Amino acid sequence: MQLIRGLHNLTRFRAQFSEGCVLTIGNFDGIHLGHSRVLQEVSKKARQLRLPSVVMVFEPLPIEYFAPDKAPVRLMNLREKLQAFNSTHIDYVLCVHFNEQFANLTAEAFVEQILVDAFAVKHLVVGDDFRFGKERRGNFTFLQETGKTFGFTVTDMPTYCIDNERVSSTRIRTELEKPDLAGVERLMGAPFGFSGRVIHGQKLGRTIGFPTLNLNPKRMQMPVQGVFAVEVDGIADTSWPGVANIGLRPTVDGIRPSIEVHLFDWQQDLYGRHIVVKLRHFIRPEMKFDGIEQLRVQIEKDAAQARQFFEEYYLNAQQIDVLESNA
Ligand SMILES: Cc1cc2nc3c(=O)[nH]c(=O)nc-3n(C[C@H](O)[C@H](O)[C@H](O)COP(=O)(O)O)c2cc1C
Ligand SMILES: Nc1ncnc2c1ncn2[C@@H]1O[C@H](COP(=O)(O)OP(=O)(O)OP(=O)(O)O)[C@@H](O)[C@H]1O
Repeated sequence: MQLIRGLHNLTRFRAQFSEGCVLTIGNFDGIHLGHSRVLQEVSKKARQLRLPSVVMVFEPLPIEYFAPDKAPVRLMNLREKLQAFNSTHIDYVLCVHFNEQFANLTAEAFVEQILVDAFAVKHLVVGDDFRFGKERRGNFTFLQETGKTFGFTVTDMPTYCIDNERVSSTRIRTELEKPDLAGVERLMGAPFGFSGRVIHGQKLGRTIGFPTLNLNPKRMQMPVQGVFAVEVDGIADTSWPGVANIGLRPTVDGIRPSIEVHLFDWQQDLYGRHIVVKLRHFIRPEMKFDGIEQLRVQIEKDAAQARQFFEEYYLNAQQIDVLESNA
């Protein structure tokens, strides 16, 4: 998967995509099973037509540009999205800087200048609720009609539902607020998590017997808060268990969002490493304590609870492995 940023030089794409491409467009925040269906369809069509597959996403998201105060909390920053796209068969992710000029493109101009002139789109895949262009005038019917003029076809993906309800980023946010991690995993097909670089924290944790790694959250708001049993990828051959606090740390700081993980039985320095923190089990909401000692006592309990969770979790996983290998 290759990242292309911006639309500064449209003629550049004309050469790169001279044969055409198969494309989809959307926010793709918190990539879920509805998105996976769309992405699979894009890859399938691209294989059939022997063309590259492209996903167009926006930074900032259109809602963040138009109404930052009303914009919902982000599930994934761009880096996390790219990581998710990396495990699909998509060839290119085109990240468009959503600015005034882009917001003012009419649906007609968007199709003609971007989709046709720059990318020579031969096939588009969009969800049945997809809207685009100035005042959101463009939709599936519009695309189908203009496609006849410009020589591209369009798939209108039927809504993918679980329990008779549309799978959507909005629904994931609601499940995360509870938080219902099993519910989120059912919508996403994978555990919810964060990825990023390990940065230096206040180094207070080690003084209370719980050294923590701090992940750069790269966001102003968190879609989920609390203490969790977590697994960390990117530091050993297998996922490593630990206990994490996600929130504002009202006891010691209380300003910026933070993601902190205490890894069990781990000594090494991890500064600068790129890791993934997967949320496995919710333990409790974040709280403000009257001092570090009270916090330390509570963290001891949290760690014991997380260890207990993982004992059962790994035992179950082992039993499933044995059952599967005997089947
Ligand atoms: C399992 C765990 C639970 C935590 N719970 C809370 C909490 O409820 N409230 C809070 O203010 N901070 C909480 N913290 C954050 C601590 O304040 C923080 O780890 C400590 O200050 C060390 O910070 P440092 O890594 O920047 O040195 C928690 C940390 C861990 C590892
Ligand atoms: N459940 C679904 N079934 C089919 N297509 C979907 C589904 N969810 C999203 N899509 C399509 O995937 C593309 C990207 O979706 P996008 O992220 O913009 O919407 P969303 O997940 O519904 O988010 P939100 O909840 O913010 O509206 C769009 O074409 C959209 O129509």
